[in-house]
Amino acid sequence: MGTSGSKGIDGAGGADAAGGGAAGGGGEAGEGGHAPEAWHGGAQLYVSLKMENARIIGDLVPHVYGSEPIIGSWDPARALAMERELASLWTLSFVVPPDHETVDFKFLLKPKEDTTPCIIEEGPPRLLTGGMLEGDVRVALFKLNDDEVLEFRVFNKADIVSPLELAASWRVYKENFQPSRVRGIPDISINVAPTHATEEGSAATLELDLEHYVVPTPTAPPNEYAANLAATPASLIQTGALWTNDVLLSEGIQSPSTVSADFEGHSNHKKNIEACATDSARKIQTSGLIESKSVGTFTPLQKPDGQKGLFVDRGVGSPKLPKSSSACSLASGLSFGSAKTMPEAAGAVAAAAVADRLHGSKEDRKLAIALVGLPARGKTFTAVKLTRYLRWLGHETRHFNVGKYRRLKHGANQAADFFRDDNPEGIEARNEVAALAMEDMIDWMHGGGQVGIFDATNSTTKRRRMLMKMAEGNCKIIFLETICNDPLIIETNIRLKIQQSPDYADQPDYEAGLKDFMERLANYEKVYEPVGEGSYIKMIDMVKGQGGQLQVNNISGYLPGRIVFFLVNSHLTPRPILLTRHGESLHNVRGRVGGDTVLSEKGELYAKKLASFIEKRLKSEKTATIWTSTLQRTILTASPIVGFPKIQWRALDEINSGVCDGMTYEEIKKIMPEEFESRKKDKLRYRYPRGESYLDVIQRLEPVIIELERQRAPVVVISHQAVLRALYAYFADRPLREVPDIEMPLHTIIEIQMGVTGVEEKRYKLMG
Ligand SMILES: Nc1ncnc2c1ncn2[C@@H]1O[C@H](COP(=O)(O)OP(=O)(O)O)[C@@H](O)[C@H]1O
Ligand SMILES: O=P(O)(O)OC[C@H]1O[C@@](CO)(OP(=O)(O)O)[C@@H](O)[C@@H]1O
Repeated sequence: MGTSGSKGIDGAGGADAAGGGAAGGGGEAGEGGHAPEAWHGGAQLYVSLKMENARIIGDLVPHVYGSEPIIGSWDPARALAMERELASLWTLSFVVPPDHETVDFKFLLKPKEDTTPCIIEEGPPRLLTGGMLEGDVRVALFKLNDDEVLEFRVFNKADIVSPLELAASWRVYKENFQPSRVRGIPDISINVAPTHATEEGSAATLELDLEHYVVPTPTAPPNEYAANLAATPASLIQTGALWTNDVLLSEGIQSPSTVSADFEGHSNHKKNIEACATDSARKIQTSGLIESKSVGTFTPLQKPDGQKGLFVDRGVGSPKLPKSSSACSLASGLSFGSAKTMPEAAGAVAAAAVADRLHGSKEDRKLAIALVGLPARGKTFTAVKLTRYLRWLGHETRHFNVGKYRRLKHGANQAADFFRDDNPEGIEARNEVAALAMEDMIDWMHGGGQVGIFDATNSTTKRRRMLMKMAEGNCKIIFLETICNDPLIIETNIRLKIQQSPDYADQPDYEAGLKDFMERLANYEKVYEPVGEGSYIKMIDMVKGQGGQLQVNNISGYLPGRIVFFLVNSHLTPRPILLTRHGESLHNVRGRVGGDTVLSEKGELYAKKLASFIEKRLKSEKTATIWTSTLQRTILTASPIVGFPKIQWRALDEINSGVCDGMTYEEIKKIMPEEFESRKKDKLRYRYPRGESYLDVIQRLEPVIIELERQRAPVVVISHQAVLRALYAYFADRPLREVPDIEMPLHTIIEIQMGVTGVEEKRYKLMG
């Protein structure tokens, strides 16, 4: 919306320029204008009219005609055509000279370049006297034929403005809607000399110490041992087969209510959570409670009934899809619609889910990724990362860590002997917890889960055979083996393990911990059999992001394909990713969404400060790239940055607000209350008419995430509120439902540090 779409006459800008826009004025004549006496002081009447009707009316265009020469002196052939501002909104503004105190007018419909057909609105003319609208007619009715009447909503606004004000508003209009300043900039550019000189001592200079600008992170990514964040061992908690409740606390177990919520709908576990939750001091018996689930005698899982767990959503909001009969039968056959089972997915993810549902075998619809590898080879790290990525894309994914089960059932400080290949009790105990975790995972899949990441060493053929047997008829299983031959990396990994793993939390002596871990490793190495069976992906020496190998065998399907692609591009090279919104734009100042306006003065100051920040922060970096959207507010924000290549990405453009582009939230609420409410109800899935939803944005950002994973040098992403919320949610592992409400302030830089321990975050606020 805005002046660009309005018709300015006699040098007047559009509705905005004259003070607020008709829709914002809510149809009140004279609102915000001067007292009627001003009418006699050479002032002019600025009239702004809007009409709204969502129905398509062929080539009929709303016109205005009336008593003034400027609006055709009651000659329909000379009526003024309204401009289409949005799909359903028409607008016109004009100025009535000072000597005309009364204006009569009517709306009419006719083709723009023709006089017939010409349908004049029903009822008497509308009357504007001394800047006031008489009556309160907010609809215009057009009789198309005997039984068809077309109704438009009407918004009128009349302001008495002095010639000076008109001139000023025209200036504002020109300033705000100047043509793009950046269109000449190629998609990839680099400027070596500053485009805006930053004089020493000016407001744009920054403190030497960037720490000065650090602000707290509202919701930092959890800084916890990664395995602790894996799924709660439901079967152990439900049977009370825990080593001790102290362990339960230290492992970050969810509260009983969360556990029961997680497992709602599961068929074969008796909910017996209270037993373990109420008796916190009791040391719980460790054996004899779950024999029925030990290896070889586990009960086959019940087959799920019904068609649970379809991962499809077509978004809410307009345009509404016509309900064809085939669409209806598809929908009912695929169980769309239940808020509980409705997952958070769109686009490619939804298309793949539908295709799998229609063409794939039942088993193929659920996927288990079973990690394989020696200890300290990055299995848990990879499991966490993959879980985060798949969840962000909208797949119901959960990480099951067998170590967590082992610690809960047998205690955290088992010595290396427990892992010996000639210790039958140890082998039995380890197989048992693996089977329990696998069973919980399959159980969870039956409750709607889609991808289970099964994280254990799974380093023998026998163990893997057990898993394959359990997966039969329940899910497809792919082994993901992490192999590392670099002694330096292994050494670092082992050090991290001893420092972070709960297995060594009670071992204050690092050397003693190291000795024990090396023994454990040797025990595993003795029996380790690399994967050669079934479907598998092998990551061999991939951590550096160059060299290495990724081998795949018997892999097909949408999701396995995405997983392979993601893994090929992942690595551990530490580097920062800096995320920031553009400097304040003119639309930000006025609270208007979307658009492609330039920066405000404040925004320009931020651009200079950002350039100075980047110069300091990335001083020691040999290479770095600056990514912007293709909208001028991000390109202008990047323009003072020198020395780094700048790349424009269409995928980084702000959420497309469709027919609401350029409106304020107030205007949307007033003109399209249903749309406003739909968005409020489900901001994640709501799709602006002719625009996008947050889910759509996430889908188009996938290549950006993959590229951010693949890059080995720092990247500065200058983008927009909605886009950055979606990108940030990936790094901070925030659930999709929270994405639309993530705080993303202007003039603040979010630094994401990628590295060997995962993701860390720091924020700098350069100005208010
Ligand atoms: N593909 C990989 N190969 C080797 N090391 C890796 C790999 N991926 C991640 N790492 C590193 O290994 C460290 C320890 O990994 P972790 O996942 O705890 O090992 P595991 O689960 O295999 O015992 C991580 O902190 C990470 O820095
Ligand atoms: O999803 P909501 O909360 O509306 O936020 C997205 C909006 O943020 C805005 C500002 O209101 O981003 P931007 O600053 O990039 O212009 C709008 O353009 C965009 O529609």
